[in-house]
Amino acid sequence: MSRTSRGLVPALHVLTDTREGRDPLPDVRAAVSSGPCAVQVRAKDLSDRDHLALTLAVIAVARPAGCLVIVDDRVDVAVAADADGVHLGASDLPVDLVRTITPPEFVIGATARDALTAKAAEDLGASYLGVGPAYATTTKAGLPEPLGPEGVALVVAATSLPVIAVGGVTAAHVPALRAAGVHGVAVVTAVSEATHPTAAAAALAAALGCPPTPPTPPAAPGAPRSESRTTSTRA
Ligand SMILES: Cc1ncc(COP(=O)(O)OP(=O)(O)O)c(N)n1
Ligand SMILES: Cc1nc(C(=O)O)sc1CCOP(=O)(O)O
Ligand SMILES: [Mg+2]
Repeated sequence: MSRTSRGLVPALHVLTDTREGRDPLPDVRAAVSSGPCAVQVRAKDLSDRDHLALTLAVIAVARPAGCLVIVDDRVDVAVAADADGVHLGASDLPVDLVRTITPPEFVIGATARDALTAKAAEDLGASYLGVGPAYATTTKAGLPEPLGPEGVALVVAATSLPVIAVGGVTAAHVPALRAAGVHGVAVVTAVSEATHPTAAAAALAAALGCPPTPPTPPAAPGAPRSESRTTSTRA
């Protein structure tokens, strides 16, 4: 899949769980089996070379499945790997600067925990907002109190950008978050710590109303094997 245009942001974002001793690629395969989602390469302790290698490996799995690959924090790694986008937090490079050094349709996500930050990120050219923590999470330390669906709704009201709720989200939370106006959700442990990651990703996609993966038609005798799907990103 080629790069998506701004506005075509998938509803399900699955973030890599790169804690010590974990191989994130099985979770990436589980995520992309749920349909055309976004996979975010989130890795805090890798060398630049390993970060690039992981991103390339994720792209090799996700792109043939029609999924976007977004790199957390590191626009240099994202551009070097020809990923689809980057997710920027408060201490990362500013959204408007990153917009000037990335291709026109590059997806730029920005973290926003309140209405003011959301409006500012939109004005600077963000493609979507990651808003959280929606619920309590053990994946990331040092976060403020959970916003809950009510707090997320306040941020939604301040922006016309797609809002992706993050932090402690499971499929069971999706109805309340959707009622709060979110476009989608981002998860780590709802997939990485699930007994059956593929089923967990499918449950998230179903709760979000994402189209299921179309069945692969049987290959004609002698035809080359193709893993690509024709579905586009979720609007
Ligand atoms: C979809 C999404 N939303 C928010 C975040 C948090 O990003 P950031 O503020 O950069 O914090 P770290 O993930 O880097 O710890 C995200 N990654 N994705
Ligand atoms: C990476 C991240 N960012 C958050 C934020 O609120 O900015 S919460 C979070 C962790 C998400 O992991 P889980 O789905 O396991 O709770
Ligand atoms: Mg970040």
